[in-house]
Amino acid sequence: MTDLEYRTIPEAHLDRALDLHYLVFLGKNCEDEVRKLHHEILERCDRIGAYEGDQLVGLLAAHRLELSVPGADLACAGVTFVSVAPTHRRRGVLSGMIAELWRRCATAGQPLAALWVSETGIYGRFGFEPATRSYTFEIDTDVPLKLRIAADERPLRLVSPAEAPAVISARHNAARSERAGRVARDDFWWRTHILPEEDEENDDLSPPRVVTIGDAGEPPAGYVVYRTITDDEGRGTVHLRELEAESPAAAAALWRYVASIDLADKVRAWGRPLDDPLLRFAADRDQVRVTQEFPALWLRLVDVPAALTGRAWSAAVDLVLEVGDGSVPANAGRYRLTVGAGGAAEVSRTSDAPDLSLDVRELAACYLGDLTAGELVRAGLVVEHSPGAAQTLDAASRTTLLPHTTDEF
Ligand SMILES: CC(=O)SCCNC(=O)CCNC(=O)[C@H](O)C(C)(C)COP(=O)(O)OP(=O)(O)OC[C@H]1O[C@@H](n2cnc3c(N)ncnc32)[C@H](O)[C@@H]1OP(=O)(O)O
Repeated sequence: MTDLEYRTIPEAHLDRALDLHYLVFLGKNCEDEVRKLHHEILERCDRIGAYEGDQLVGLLAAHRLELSVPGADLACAGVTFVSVAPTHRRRGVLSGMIAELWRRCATAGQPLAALWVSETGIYGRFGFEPATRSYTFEIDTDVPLKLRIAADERPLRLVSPAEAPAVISARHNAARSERAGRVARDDFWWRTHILPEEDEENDDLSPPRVVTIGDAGEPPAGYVVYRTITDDEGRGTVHLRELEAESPAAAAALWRYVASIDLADKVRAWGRPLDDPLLRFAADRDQVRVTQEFPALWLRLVDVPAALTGRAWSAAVDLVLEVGDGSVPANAGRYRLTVGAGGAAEVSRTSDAPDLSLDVRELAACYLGDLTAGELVRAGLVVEHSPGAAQTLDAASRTTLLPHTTDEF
């Protein structure tokens, strides 16, 4: 293999980049709306290409995201479209593109990077670790959904996908501020990632349907986004994509709505938070079944001090963290993390003895409030030198609601 060069893929090479992507993901060479959509998405991304001479042999794109972290939003590179030509595998092309990504994150002031994996074995070596998890629920709806609380009885309204972002984005933003792990959406993101006419993974699904609850003229108290499908025997399923509500009663009304759609006898709700209130207020847990738990967003602290100071903390801390980082050596070392009564952190390099030693991966797993350091001490992945140090860090990291991500990219 001749020398590789890592450089920005110009717009003139976007079709080559997509051809490489479709080749790598074993799909057909999309020539339709999907290709147009991918083209538009890549236009807006940072694009790293691995070039062998003039030949494009690797692609890594990164959305410029704002990710909610406890108490704040931080700039985050949303890594996607990672593709290496089958003829050039296992020769360090991905490693080279990731090294280039770290340089670009530093220049762009992005302390975080995040992605959704295709295979779980690839990204740990680069410092990524799951930082949010999700459930899939299946609800049998051949009988009415039984609930233990009263539902909000205000009107439901069907909203067209075109007008939906203007109507529901305020509710989405409110939900973002309550949960870490969520991506800020502009109109482009709503259109390309949440409400495209065709579902990218299953073109037999209906277009997206959006229903809100609330009085006319008032901002909605909640919304649901879903698609439907009917199988060969005429049995319908509702595929719920997103449900957000300001109160348990509004959530109950929306769950009751999707569970009562005629000609469907099942709701499949993908990507629900692990602390979804439905699991508490459903009267019959055999009717609402958790069928899957999966890691959702994989996070990477590209700049450890900026990430630690960039989130709010919920208790006082004075700890020395010894952080290992094989992929961004500049991150490695000892940091004193000090949080006062106001919840703001100060972070400084120190040579003092560590209270906790951990890899940057484990820091990512705890950073948004998903796993606890205590759990990772018990798993042998975090070393506690000072008794009680993990508990102190966990008390400060805790968030009221679990982190959660619905934006797959
Ligand atoms: C965020 C996203 O876009 S997820 C989509 C990821 N893309 C895909 O799955 C598409 C199909 N696969 C590919 O294009 C490529 O095989 C990639 C991108 C997964 C890997 O690219 P490569 O250039 O072969 O990786 P590279 O040679 O840099 O390997 C780096 C290390 O990762 C390891 N590795 C690479 N791929 C895998 C894998 N699928 N599973 C486990 N380990 C892997 C390599 O063995 C190597 O390990 P080492 O450092 O211990 O030697």
